[in-house]
Formats: sequence, C-alpha cells, structure tokens
Amino acid sequence: MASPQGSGAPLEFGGPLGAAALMLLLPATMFHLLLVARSGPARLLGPPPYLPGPEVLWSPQMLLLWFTWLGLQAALYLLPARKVAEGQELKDKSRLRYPINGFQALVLTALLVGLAVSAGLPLGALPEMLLPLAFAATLTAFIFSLLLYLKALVAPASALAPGGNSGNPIYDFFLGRELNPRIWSFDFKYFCELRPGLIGWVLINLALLMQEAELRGSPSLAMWLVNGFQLLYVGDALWHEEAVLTTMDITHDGFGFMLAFGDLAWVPFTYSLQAQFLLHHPQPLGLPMASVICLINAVGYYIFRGANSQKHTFRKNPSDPRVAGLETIPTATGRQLLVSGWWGVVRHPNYLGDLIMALAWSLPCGVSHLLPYFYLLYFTSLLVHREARDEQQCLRKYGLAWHEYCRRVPYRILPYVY
Ligand SMILES: NC(=O)C1=CN([C@@H]2O[C@H](COP(=O)(O)OP(=O)(O)OC[C@H]3O[C@@H](n4cnc5c(N)ncnc54)[C@H](OP(=O)(O)O)[C@@H]3O)[C@@H](O)[C@H]2O)C=CC1
Ligand SMILES: CC(C)CCC[C@@H](C)[C@H]1CC=C2C3=C(CC[C@@]21C)[C@@]1(C)CC[C@H](O)C[C@@H]1CC3
Repeated sequence: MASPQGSGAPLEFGGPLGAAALMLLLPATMFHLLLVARSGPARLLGPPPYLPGPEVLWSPQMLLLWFTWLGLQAALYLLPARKVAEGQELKDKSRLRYPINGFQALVLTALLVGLAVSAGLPLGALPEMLLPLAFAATLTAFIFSLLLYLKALVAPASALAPGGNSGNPIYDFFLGRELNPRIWSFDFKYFCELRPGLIGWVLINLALLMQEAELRGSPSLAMWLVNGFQLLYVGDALWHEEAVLTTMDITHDGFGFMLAFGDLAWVPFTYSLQAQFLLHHPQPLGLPMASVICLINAVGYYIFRGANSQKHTFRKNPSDPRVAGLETIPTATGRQLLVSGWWGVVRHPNYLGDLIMALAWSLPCGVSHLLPYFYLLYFTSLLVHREARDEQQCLRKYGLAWHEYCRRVPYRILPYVY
C-alpha cells in the first residue's frame, strides 16, 4: 500500500488552494472561450454571451461519440509499433517500454476520417457539437482522475510520483499520485499525452475548415495557415514521439487532473481557438502578409526543432558527430550540460521557438480582437512557470554545475530580456 511521501517536498501551483482554484478555473476558461469565439463581439475579457443550460452541455450521443474517439485512439495505440522505446530509469532502476506509433495513429486516423467523409460523414457539423463534446471530455477527465487517485492507493511506493503525494487529497488529486499508471502494458499517461487530444485538435481544426468552405464557398487563406501550422506542430510532435519520454510530464509529474484534463479537454478545445474564431469572424489576409507569417512560423519551428533535437541527440549519445563538437559542463551525476549550440544561447531555446510559432498562429486572425492571442498569452505564462519548475528540478539534480550553467548562459528564454 502506498503511504504519503515527501511531506517536506515543496508544494507547487500554490498548494491545495491553488490546485482547487485551477480545477475550477481551467474548465471555466475553456467553456468561456468556446462560447465567446462564436459570439459577435468575441471579447476575451468580459462576460460570455450566455450561460449554457444542461440541455446544451449534456448529450448522451456526444458522450458516445467522445468514447468512440477514445476507443479508436486506444485501438490504434495497441497496433504493432515500428519501434518500442525505453523510458528514463525509474526509482526501482527499471525502465518502462513504450510503443512508438503515434505518427502511424495520426495517418490511420486521417485515412479513416477521409473514408468516412467520402461515405457521407458530415464532418463540417462538428463545430456545432464542441460544447457538449467539451463537457463530455471534462466529465471524463474528472472521473478518470478519481479512478487514478484510487488506483494509486494500492500502488507500491516506488510507483509514486515525486510531487503528487503530499497527503492533501485535493492537491494530490490535481497533480496525480502515480507516476506511470498502467494496466498491463497500456500506459494511460503516455497514451493521453499525445493521442486523443493532439489528434483531436487537428481534427477539430479540419472540421472548422470544412464548415468554412460550406459557408463561404472555400476556406480562407487565414484558415489554411492556422490549419497548416498546427498540423505541422502536431505531426512533428508525433513524429518525434520518443522525445516526450524525457519531458517533466512523463518523468516527474504524476497522472492526475492537471494532465488528464489538460491532455483530453484543454488541448483540443482551446488550442483550436484560432480556427474557431476564424469560422465566425473571417479575416482578410493578403499574400505578402501571409508570406511574412509563414516566415515567422518557419523561424520558430527551426529554433524549436533544432533545440529539441540537439538535446535529444546529446542525451541519447553524447558522442554522436552532430553534437560531439559542442562545449559541455560536467556534473556530479555523470551527465553533462550543453553550454554551446542552441543551449548556449538561452537556457530554454525550445520554449523560445515554441513561442514564436504561437505568435505565427495568432497573426492570421488579424489584430482587431484579443481573443485569438489567448493562446500566446496563456502559453507564455505556462512556459515561464514551467521553466521555473524545471530550473528547481535541475538545481536539485545538478547543484553547483547548474549554477555554473546559469552563469555561462544568463538568459532563460529570450536573449537579453528574460
Ligand atoms: N504546446 C504546449 O502546450 C507545450 C509545449 N511544450 C514544448 O515541449 C518541449 C519540451 O519541453 P519540456 O519538457 O518542458 O522541457 P525541455 O525539453 O526543455 O527539458 C528540460 C530538461 O532538459 C535538460 N536540460 C536542460 N538544460 C540542458 C542543457 N544545457 N544541456 C542538456 N540538457 C539540458 C534537463 O533534463 P536532464 O538533464 O535530466 O536531461 C531539463 O530538465 C518544448 O519545446 C516545449 O516548448 C511543453 C509544454 C506545453
Ligand atoms: C496542463 C495544461 C493545462 C495543458 C498541458 C498540455 C500538455 C501536456 C501538452 C500540450 C502540447 C504538448 C506537447 C508535447 C507534450 C505534451 C504537451 C505538453 C511535446 C512537448 C512532446 C515532445 C515533443 O518533441 C514536442 C511536443 C509538443 C507538444
């Protein structure tokens, strides 16, 4: 039986009060955005146009559709994978194995959806179902997190996450108690992290594009850009799926409400906000401006992918010729820290690239409304907070070597600014 551990561990996210507030605030913000995006004034700040009643939110058919989607993604997850990767070493020195078939799931989903659409499935009707679908996803996240919390009560202590075991039920429910909850080889966190939410996000975007084509004869250039940029991002994340195994979500955070809701509901229903906005508020976009925006996205992607791949290659094999010439700092753990290349420019070059892309996703929506910039604002605060959490973890791991790295590379995300 698991016992509360790490009572002295520092609490994150403002402790139990912060966790309780976030559990209300995140779903409320998601529903607010969904309602506001379709309203005429589309005001980010201000009351929603109306408060939906239970008859708008609750629909057994939408719940069934949502479970069909989860079931389809689970079935694709279980298909034979091109590769099986090993995760980071766990407390008990073992390593879990993960199927690398996320990109395959994306391609197969695209094929199945293509077949269904050509057989008459009205994908363009999906935008009208976003509210009850988001409600079904939120309900699922709450119930799923509760089951995960109960499952952790009978998990061995070695299976618990470093952070979500304070003994306070609200805090632990939010952060998640068990690090890698599994039934047989089915890893719930790994599955949720990149499949139903990310693939669902681009499917919602596609449905919005099709709905726009139905309404206006053809999709707008702005809609094409938003769809293209975000498909590139999701495709890239799934192509480099193995990289998720070294993120703090997998190696440090337990699987609780934060990630369950974030992965299943927040990502598909709020990350598609720009496309939702464009469906209801068409924006003129000329070719010169579109070219500038494409360039911004390409610069962001170049930095994001370059930085993530450089670290991944280095962590897998420091003698790889692509990274062997880079300058490093040794640490007491035996691992080294890169201090030249992308990781010598700022301490989180990948966040910088991600933020530049976030800007490129909002610009096609023009500058008349703040709403499409919500993602950029939210993402900046998420990455600033994530950077601070990572900094604390690295300080604990690397001690003096981390201080030396901070001295050599003084800026965190934006050179000479932050
Ligand atoms: N769209 C979205 O909603 C989100 C996107 N992301 C993106 O996901 C990607 C991964 O992000 P995330 O998991 O937060 O963190 P990182 O990929 O930045 O990983 C941080 C870890 O990298 C290692 N590291 C740090 N500095 C160095 C160095 N100089 N040399 C070698 N290793 C170093 C450390 O781990 P160790 O030493 O143990 O290897 C550290 O804990 C990012 O591109 C981010 O933008 C993240 C969150 C949300
Ligand atoms: C808790 C929040 C409210 C929402 C968090 C959502 C996130 C867990 C995911 C949204 C997009 C993600 C991406 C990745 C992991 C999952 C999250 C963070 C990757 C970092 C995985 C590694 C790849 O190389 C890039 C991915 C980008 C998107």
